[in-house]
Order: sequence, then structure tokens, then C-alpha cells
Amino acid sequence: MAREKIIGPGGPSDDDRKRDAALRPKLLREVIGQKKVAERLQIAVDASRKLKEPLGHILFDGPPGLGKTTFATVLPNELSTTIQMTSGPALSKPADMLPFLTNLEEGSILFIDEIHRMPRVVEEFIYPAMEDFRIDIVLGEGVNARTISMTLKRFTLIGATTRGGMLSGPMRDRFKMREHLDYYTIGELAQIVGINAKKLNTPVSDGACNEIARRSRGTPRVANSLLHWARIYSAARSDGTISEPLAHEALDVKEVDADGLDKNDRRYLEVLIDVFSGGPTGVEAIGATMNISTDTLTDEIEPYLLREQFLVRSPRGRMATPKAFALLQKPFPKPRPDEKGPSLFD
Ligand SMILES: Nc1ncnc2c1ncn2[C@@H]1O[C@H](COP(=O)(O)OP(=O)(O)OP(=O)(O)O)[C@@H](O)[C@H]1O
Repeated sequence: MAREKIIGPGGPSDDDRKRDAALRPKLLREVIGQKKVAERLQIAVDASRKLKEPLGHILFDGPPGLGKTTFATVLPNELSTTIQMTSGPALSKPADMLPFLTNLEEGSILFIDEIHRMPRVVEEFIYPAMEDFRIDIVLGEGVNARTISMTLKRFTLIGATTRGGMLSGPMRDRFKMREHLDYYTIGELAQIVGINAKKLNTPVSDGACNEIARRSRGTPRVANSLLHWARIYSAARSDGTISEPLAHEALDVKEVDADGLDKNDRRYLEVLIDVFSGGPTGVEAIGATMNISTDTLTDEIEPYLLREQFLVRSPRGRMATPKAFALLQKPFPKPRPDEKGPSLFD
């Protein structure tokens, strides 16, 4: 198995992430769902082994909690190499990269989470590292400044981002593989819940796995968190096993929406429908009313609402669909003859 080296600030830190790390699949064949992505990665891994060449640089993008870090940590296990982990915000200047670059081993992996938050000056510093496995270091200042070139071990950079569109073109182009992770089906999430319950030595019924999956917003990280809650609930109120009725009870106590939406999803739709009459309206206006940054709305909340068809994006702005009106038990407004009311066809 890979040895995981975590150097410096950044990388996973909160409780959820620590818990997730313990439940992470170790090998590609243990990864559930994302079949096409896993297949392409397996091909790249097999080729890397046969050709004895490092894996090409890989970029994962997609909403939070869908497995970007999981894929990144599975790859060094497959290749019996090491991984160093950091994140874009922890790299404020080129010198912050040096400990990572000088610690590289031949074929090892450097993982940069939230790579879109890396400053441009750091980005430009690592271009030659990604292309030619060398970096240029400037020593001294002013007229005495001189540049020395340092050769690096051949490595693989894995970047993860929730905002693929925010990466500069030159940065994106330097990744040989770019993989988008999408939300999981209920069946896939139920499988993940079953496997993780076993890892936690918690007996769980198929019905309970499905119930937890249904309320997990298409996201394995949410499924893990709900499984943990159901486990704790059962230990406190029952016999430690998770049956379907117990899962219902536990998730109702936690006030997890039976439609799989979380509090922010629901509030987004309430604001769009109650304050903006269902739209169309700009995301900035919704963000200002909710007091949530537009980045959070576009990266974390909207992708799921769009996928579940509660929301459409039109050139005139965001619009609630009839399904969203039905969810909130509000009548879908008919356009007045003198106005273009909510229309899903703009
Ligand atoms: N494909 C998968 N198969 C099985 N378990 C998974 C899969 N993807 C994610 N998980 C589970 O979900 C947890 C969260 O995933 P992970 O931390 O990789 O998400 P992420 O996309 O990197 O999120 P973020 O971008 O917020 O860091 C993992 O620890 C693991 O338990």
C-alpha cells in the first residue's frame, strides 16, 4: 500500500474528512460507480506499469464529496508509490512548492486539492515542473539576481477542483487526463453504505442502505455522514443494528429531507420561488438574499438542483421548474398575457 506523506498546511483536516479517510477504498476495483472514469484510470495505471513511465498528470473536477480525493489516493496504492497532499490556498508563493517538489520520488504523486485557488505566480512556477520535470529558481535580487534550473524526479501531478472553468487554459492543457465526477445513483450509494457499515462493524439491512442512499444528495460523503448518524442513533436508542425503520427514525430526527435535498438546497428553492417568483433571476441576487457566496451556490448547491431538474439556467437567469414548485407545494404561475412569465424555453 502507498505511504501517505502529508507535508505542510492544507489537505483534509476536519472531522468529516478524517472519518472519510478511514472509509476510503484502497484500490480502483473497490471504487463504486464512476465506471468510465475508473476504467480509463485503470488503463493509464496498466500502461504506466508496463511502460515503466510515470502516470500522466490528471485533473479531477466535480462537486464536493464525490470522490476526487478518493481517486487521487487510490492511484498511488495501485502503483505502489507515495503521495504528498496539499491544496491551492496553502500555496501562496512559489517557495511553498519547494518542500513538495524536492521530496518527490521517481513516479510519485503530488496531489493539489482546490487547484483553482492556486495563485497565478505559483501556477506559472510549476509549468516547467509539469512539462519538463524542472524548475527555475531565482536567487538574489535586482542586478545580482540569477536563475538556476533544478531537475526534478519524474512525478505525476493530480489536481482536484470544484471549478474546472476557473482554471487557466495553459494549466488545464498541461493535464493529460481530465476527468469529471458526477453524482451517484441511489443504487451505487446504497452499495457504498453497505460496504462502509461492514467496515464499521455495524449490521445494516438492504432497506436501510437504500433509505440512507435516497437521502444522501447523490454524494458519498453525505452517505458516510448519515450512516455515522444512524449508527450512533442505533447505539443510543436501539441494539446497534440499522434496520429500515430505524434508519427512517434516525434520519427524521436529524431532519434530513426525504427528497434528498439538504437545508441549503431547500432554502435556495424557497428564495427563488418566494422572493423572485420562480425567476428568472441572477445567481448574485439569490446569493445576496441567502447570505451565501455565489461560488458556493454555483459549485455546491446548483449542480445537484440542476441534475434533479428542480432548476434550469436560462440566458435570463435561474428559474425554478414545476417540480420545484410542486416540492414546495406552491402553484406553478401561469404567465399573464402581457408578460413573459416563467418559461423554461428561453
Ligand atoms: N467511488 C467511491 N466509491 C466508494 N466510496 C467513495 C467513492 N467516492 C467517495 N467515496 C466515499 O466518500 C468519501 C468522500 O470522498 P472524497 O473525500 O474523495 O470526496 P472529494 O470529491 O475529494 O471531496 P472534496 O472535493 O470536498 O475533497 C470517501 O472517503 C469515501 O468513503
